[in-house]
Formats: sequence, C-alpha cells, structure tokens
Amino acid sequence: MATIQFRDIRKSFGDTDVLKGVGLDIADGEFLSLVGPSGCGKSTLLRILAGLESQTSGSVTIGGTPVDGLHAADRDLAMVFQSYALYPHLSVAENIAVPLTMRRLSSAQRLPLVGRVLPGSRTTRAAIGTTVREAAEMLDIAHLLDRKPGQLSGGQRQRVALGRALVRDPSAFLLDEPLSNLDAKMRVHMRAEIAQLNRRLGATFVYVTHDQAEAMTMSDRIAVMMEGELLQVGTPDALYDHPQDLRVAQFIGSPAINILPVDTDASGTIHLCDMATGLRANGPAIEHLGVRPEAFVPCEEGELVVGRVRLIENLGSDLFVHLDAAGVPMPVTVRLPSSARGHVKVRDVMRLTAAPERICGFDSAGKAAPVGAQNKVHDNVHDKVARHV
Ligand SMILES: Nc1ncnc2c1ncn2[C@@H]1O[C@H](COP(=O)(O)OP(=O)(O)OP(=O)(O)O)[C@@H](O)[C@H]1O
Repeated sequence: MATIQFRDIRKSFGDTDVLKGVGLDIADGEFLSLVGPSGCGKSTLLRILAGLESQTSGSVTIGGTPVDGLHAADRDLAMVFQSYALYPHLSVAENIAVPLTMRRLSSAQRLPLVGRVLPGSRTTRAAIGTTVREAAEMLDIAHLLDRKPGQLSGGQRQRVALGRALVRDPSAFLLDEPLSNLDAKMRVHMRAEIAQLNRRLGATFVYVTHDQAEAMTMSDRIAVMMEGELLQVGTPDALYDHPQDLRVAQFIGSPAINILPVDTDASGTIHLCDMATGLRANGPAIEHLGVRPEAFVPCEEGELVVGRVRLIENLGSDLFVHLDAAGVPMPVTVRLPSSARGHVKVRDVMRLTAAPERICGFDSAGKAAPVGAQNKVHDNVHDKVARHV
C-alpha cells in the first residue's frame, strides 16, 4: 500500500517560507500531479516526500507509517528527474540494473572480473538480467540494451531512467519534470506512455510539472500550488469546470480562460462596463467572471460581451478568434468550430453570450462564488443561446 499523506508541511529556507502548511492525501495507485508556476514549491514538496530534504514542521506518512526520520534509501520510493542522471560509461542494461546490483550483489560480487566467479554471483546476475530485459521490453528499449547513453535520443534516455526506477519495484514513483528536456512531439508521446505505465503497474505516481496540459492529460487528480500553498486539489474536469480560485482558473486551460472584470450592485445584479449582464450574484459580490473560450456563443442581442475581431487563428479543427472587447483589458478569446471558417473576419463586431452554468464567478478575494441568471433575462439568454447553437 502506498497511500501518501502530507500533514501541514512547512518549509523555510532562511527567512523565506517556501511551503506554508501543505496538507494532501494521495490514494494507493493514484496518479497525482503537483502543478504550479516556477518557484511555487512543488519540487521542494516532492523532495521532502523522497527524503532528500527535511521539512521545517509537519509530517509525511507512506502506507500509514510516518517516514519523517527515514533516509531516502529506506523509503521504498523511486525518483525520476528531468536530468536523466544516467552513468555515461555504463550500457543501457547496466544503467537499468544499477539499483538491483547495489541491492542484490555484495561489494565483492560487484567487482568487474573476480566478482563474476564468486558463489551465487552468476545466478543473481542472470535474475537481474531477466528483470532488466522485462523492464526494457515494457518501455520498448530492449533493442538498445548494449548502447551507451551518449548513443541515445532524449526520449530513449528518459525511458532508461524510467526503467531504472521500474526495476526497483517501489511502492511509489516520484517524477520531477521528467519530460522537460524532450521536444514537443516526444513529450506528448511520453506523457501517454507514463500514464499507461501507471495504469499497468497500479503503483502510486506523484508527478511534478509546471505544464498544465501535461497534468490535465495524465492525472487522476491535480494539486495546484502557488506561492507555497495548495489552492485546489481535484480531477482535471473539476479544476477546469469548477475552479475554486481565480488563479486556478487562469492556470488551467489553454487558451486561458477569459476573465471579465465586473461590478455587483446592491441588488446583486452583475454589470460589465456599466451594462447589466443578465447575471446575478447568488452569494458574495462578484468582481470577476471567468468564461472558457468554448463556452462563448455568438448572439445578436442580449450579449455578455461585444468586441471587434483583432486576430483569427485557424487550427484546422477549430478557430480561435481574439476580440478587443469594451471593458475587458485583455483580448477575449472565443473558440469556434471549423464550420465558422470564412464567416468571421478581422474587424468584424461580434456579440457573445454564454450559458450561466458555464460562467464562473469570483469574489473580491478571488474565491469562487455562485452566479446565476436573472429571472427575465435568464429566459432571454437561453432563447438566444438556443437560437444560435
Ligand atoms: N536549497 C535552497 N535554498 C534556498 N532556497 C531554495 C532552496 N531550494 C529551493 N529554494 C527556493 O524555494 C522556492 C521553491 O523552490 P522549488 O524548487 O520547490 O520550486 P518549483 O515550484 O519546483 O519551481 P521550478 O518549477 O522552477 O522547479 C524557490 O523560490 C527556490 O528559490
């Protein structure tokens, strides 16, 4: 069992508080990604779990057992880094075998020539060879076992690093930006493979990345960190559809969510640029509305946003239309289906609405707050949405 629990983890370097009380439970077999911008503390949290760094306060348990006093080597975890950390003078097979030779052969048995003739050495080496081959086959690098790391591509080197983690058969895999050194195509390929590996092995994976797309495509759940705090933990869908914090809304999703600055009057009516939006705050006053690019629908009247097209990006499958909209400091991005090609031109004026349930509201503290349709306008907006879909 490799459930992992962080309890109120704090870490300071000098007088800089890098982790400010992180609590997180990771289930056995789960693929959990820690995401956040550079410097938010995600690697530090992973290193504390690995035993490579000690926390200032708080505790970590693995499989229900506190590991705070345990050395890294005694935690039964395997770590894979961005820099593959391979030995250049050893072959791929020898690199993958390193954890096993260290664990299963005595220091005398590990000697280059004499070691091979010592009692037990031959059998143990054969068993290690079988394990290495199995791991290499799983990672599709069995044909490279005799090569040196210098003769491999970046993607192949990362597989060797994964193979070395795999043969340890750890209770959990910790991966720190393992794909950062790969080109874009190889990253997409490897992220699918790593996710499959997690499903096949059934082991717990804790994966650190600053790339939200990587986290969205691979994870069972994502923990979003910023400035040493955990802002939200949830499934990719929950974070995308129901961000609990404005910063989470902005971090997750590409192109980014549209953020519209709004005012809420005493009756709860929400205004954008002094125009009633047809929406009301069903709780605290709303200061920002978040609308995903694909949630906008063109309309003829009763719009939430009106803007002039400044740029059209044609991706073949979709169009991303960027508009300068009144009262919105950043360009508004709308995603339209490919059937809209040729129907929208630069400098056109577009009116956009969105179904109220697809609009996120945020209060003055940037926390999610409920938004609903105002009764009469609600019906209008729905009629219009129905007419334009
Ligand atoms: N040994 C150290 N001494 C002093 N400060 C450190 C040390 N290690 C990390 N920090 C600081 O702690 C903060 C968090 O670092 P950490 O590496 O955990 O961030 P991160 O979210 O993983 O960022 P990145 O994606 O850039 O690796 C950073 O501001 C960093 O400068």
